[in-house]
Amino acid sequence: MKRSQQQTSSLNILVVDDETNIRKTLSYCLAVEGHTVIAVSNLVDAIDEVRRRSFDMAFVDLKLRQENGMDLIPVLAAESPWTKTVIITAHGSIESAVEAIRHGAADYIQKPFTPDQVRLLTQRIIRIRELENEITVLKEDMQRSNPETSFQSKNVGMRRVIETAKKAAASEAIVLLRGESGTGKSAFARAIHQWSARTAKPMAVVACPSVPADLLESELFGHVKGAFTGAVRDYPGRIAVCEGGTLFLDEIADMALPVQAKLLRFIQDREYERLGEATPRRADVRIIAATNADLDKRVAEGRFREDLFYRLNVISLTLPPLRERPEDILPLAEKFLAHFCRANHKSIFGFTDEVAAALKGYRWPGNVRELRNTIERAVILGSGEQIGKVDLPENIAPAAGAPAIGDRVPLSVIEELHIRRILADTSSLQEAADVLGMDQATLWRRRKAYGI
Ligand SMILES: Nc1ncnc2c1ncn2[C@@H]1O[C@H](COP(=O)(O)OP(=O)(O)OP(=O)(O)O)[C@@H](O)[C@H]1O
Repeated sequence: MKRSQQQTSSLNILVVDDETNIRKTLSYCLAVEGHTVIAVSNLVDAIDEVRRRSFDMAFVDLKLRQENGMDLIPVLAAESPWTKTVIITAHGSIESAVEAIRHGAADYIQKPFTPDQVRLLTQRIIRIRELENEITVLKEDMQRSNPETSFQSKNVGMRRVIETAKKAAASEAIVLLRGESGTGKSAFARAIHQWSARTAKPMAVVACPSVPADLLESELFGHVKGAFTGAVRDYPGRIAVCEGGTLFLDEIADMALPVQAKLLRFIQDREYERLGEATPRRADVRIIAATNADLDKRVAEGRFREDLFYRLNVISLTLPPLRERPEDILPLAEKFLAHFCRANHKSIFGFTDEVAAALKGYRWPGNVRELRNTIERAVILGSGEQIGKVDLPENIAPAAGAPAIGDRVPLSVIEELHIRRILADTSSLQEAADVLGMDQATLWRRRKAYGI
């Protein structure tokens, strides 16, 4: 997907100055530019605000009557490391401004200042935040090394999902993405964020099964030092980190009930507390959730809160499995082929007829993920001008010589093959997990490891 043009965003700004005039002028200049401003006159109020809200930027006067504005810098660094601090200094006290920058301040501004100087400074900070966000997205893209998501489909059902996702992106509504594993729920969540007005702000991803149940609460809502064994320093949590942006909760059905209760409260009131702290905090975060489990069944079984389910189920999009949109298999395979040829400096021009038929005829239990990984593997192994049958895994295009029990191969080869076959032969992940004698979380980890 093409990254949308980053738009100038509005910032949440804290102003700390003991002079009423400066507070008023600065607040006015910033508000005119569309920023949200909270202005306070002393450190106690400043620390209180910092603990309750998330700020992108803070203007801090160094001389606050008896107090030293410099003392706020370590508090900001601990509470919200992403906040950019700008020091306000009196004329002729550059040394202290330099000292503040050495302690972590982003910049300084000298009194008296003009609205233009304030505007330039905030624009510079906006640009830094945008670049930081872009770096995060690029880092993730590099780690995943994923081809661009394709939002073209020949399938009517899929086209409807794409159109609804685009409409939903423009709203603030919670979106629930449903569908089998590998159908593209995470890819859609990212796209919805990028199509939305929140695109310039961060998107945080929390895959519920990947975080141990007892740590999920602190991962989302943060904790203070000493809240539990191992909490050696304050942690702001993912909700605070994506202030103004989007929180993507992957595999939400696996969320433990106590965390569900806390999430429900956050959705209803926009309020939460860090673990080990009573101060309520507010955050402006849009939620997208995804699940491949049957949430209605989980609700009926008492494993998922009904009230949370209704809150999440505002706009529900069900991504069809790949086998139900066979017309998309070859176009997607060709896209992946082009991508992985570029990434691996190979020149392979398409698939043999036999391979095209095998790709179309296969059930794809791992959906688009499995197709992507199959093509990546084929490109790496392939040496001809076209992808041939020998380049496909044995379960997709059976060939002589597939590993069998007792062969001198690592156990993981047999395990992968067995899991692939069972997935292809069962109609749900729960059924596959039951047959394999493992729980769903273990199967989830194995599938991620083998790229199924
Ligand atoms: N429409 C698409 N175009 C290109 N690639 C896609 C598309 N849909 C999914 N993919 C790719 O398939 C893989 C799996 O997609 P994704 O992780 O979004 O699936 P998922 O439904 O979230 O899976 P899970 O439930 O296991 O988390 C990713 O590598 C993704 O880039």
